[in-house]
Amino acid sequence: MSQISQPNPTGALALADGSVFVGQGCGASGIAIGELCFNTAMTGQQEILSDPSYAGQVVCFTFPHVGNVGANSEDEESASAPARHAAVGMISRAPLTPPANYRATESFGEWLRTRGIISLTGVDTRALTRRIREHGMPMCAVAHDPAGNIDIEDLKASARAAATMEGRELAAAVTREAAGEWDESAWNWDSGHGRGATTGPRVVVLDYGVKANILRLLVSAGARVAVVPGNTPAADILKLSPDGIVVSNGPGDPAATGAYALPTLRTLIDSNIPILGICLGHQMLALALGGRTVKMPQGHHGANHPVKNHETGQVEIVSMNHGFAVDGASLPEDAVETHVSLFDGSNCGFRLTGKPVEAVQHHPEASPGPQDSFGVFTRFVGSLKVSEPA
Ligand SMILES: NC(=O)CC[C@H](N)C(=O)O
Repeated sequence: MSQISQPNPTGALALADGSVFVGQGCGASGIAIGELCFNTAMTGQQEILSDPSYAGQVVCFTFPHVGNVGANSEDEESASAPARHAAVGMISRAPLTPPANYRATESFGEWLRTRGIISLTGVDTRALTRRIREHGMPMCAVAHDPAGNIDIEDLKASARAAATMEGRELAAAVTREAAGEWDESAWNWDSGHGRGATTGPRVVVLDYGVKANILRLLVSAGARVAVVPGNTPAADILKLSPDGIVVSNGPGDPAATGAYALPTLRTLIDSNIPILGICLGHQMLALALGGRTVKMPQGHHGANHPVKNHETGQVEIVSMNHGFAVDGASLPEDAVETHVSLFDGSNCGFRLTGKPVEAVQHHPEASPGPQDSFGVFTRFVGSLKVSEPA
């Protein structure tokens, strides 16, 4: 494995197969263990690493320069307060660039440190990415010690012993503790985030690690948004008189999360209230309908993935972050495949013909990424009928 020579290695990455990459540690110090994936986005590193769907994962950025945007509180994607755990580690090619953006309130390195993200720069990220493409996403251990005391054999053993992502339920660690209202709307250039209207359809979001921009775009589309913990019983959700329900993104294996969520989702599907699933939510709705999810070899993580929207005939360039996929062939007969990945043909969306259920695998809220799929929110909220207040 090629490596960039380091004058003073203060960080290292070991993969489960025993490969080791050394470099300069930054961000938090300590050891993080997780599944290693690569992300091809060129911007939005703060949004990516604060997305709770990345819980239990270490992200290798293929874009070599990281840090010039710095960090700020408006770009956080964890929607819980205090922020819930997201990515545990970060790998990049070049040393972190100092912030050079008017929105930065702190350096990216300082943000990584306060968020507890163990980070490593100076790594040959091309070699690492090629390795993931050829052999899949390995379990890994990444260490940062400012004094350079890193036990490589110990790191290798930790990576080898790490439990793989299959069968892991991680949403419980990132969902919010209590239900609450959300009224922050999408960011705009002139005034930053706004506040939502107090009328409009009531949308209840099941939080399995929801990204803030999903909530913001629902508000911007005119919804009154309530967010509930992922394990809220269906009866309590229905008591909120939702006009629409959103099943959020989230980390881990959808089959493991579904073990407690599927009965709730089935009751909600039977209620005939319109439902929108996003990413983990898409996968869990497929499971609730009798479908199957599979582990992908390298997953999709980036901000420039082409997806064909069969409903409009158009190609949307979207943000992606998933390591599991819905087996399109396993969807029930009354499901129409609405979206497909143009990279590998995997299922990226479906809707039912007999019930108001629709779901997408990609991240229509972007953050980071293009806005091609924002219409998912305006269409969904626009289709909801406002019920009388309970
Ligand atoms: N972004 C997400 O919701 C990810 C879903 C799931 N954890 C996966 O990796 O496939």
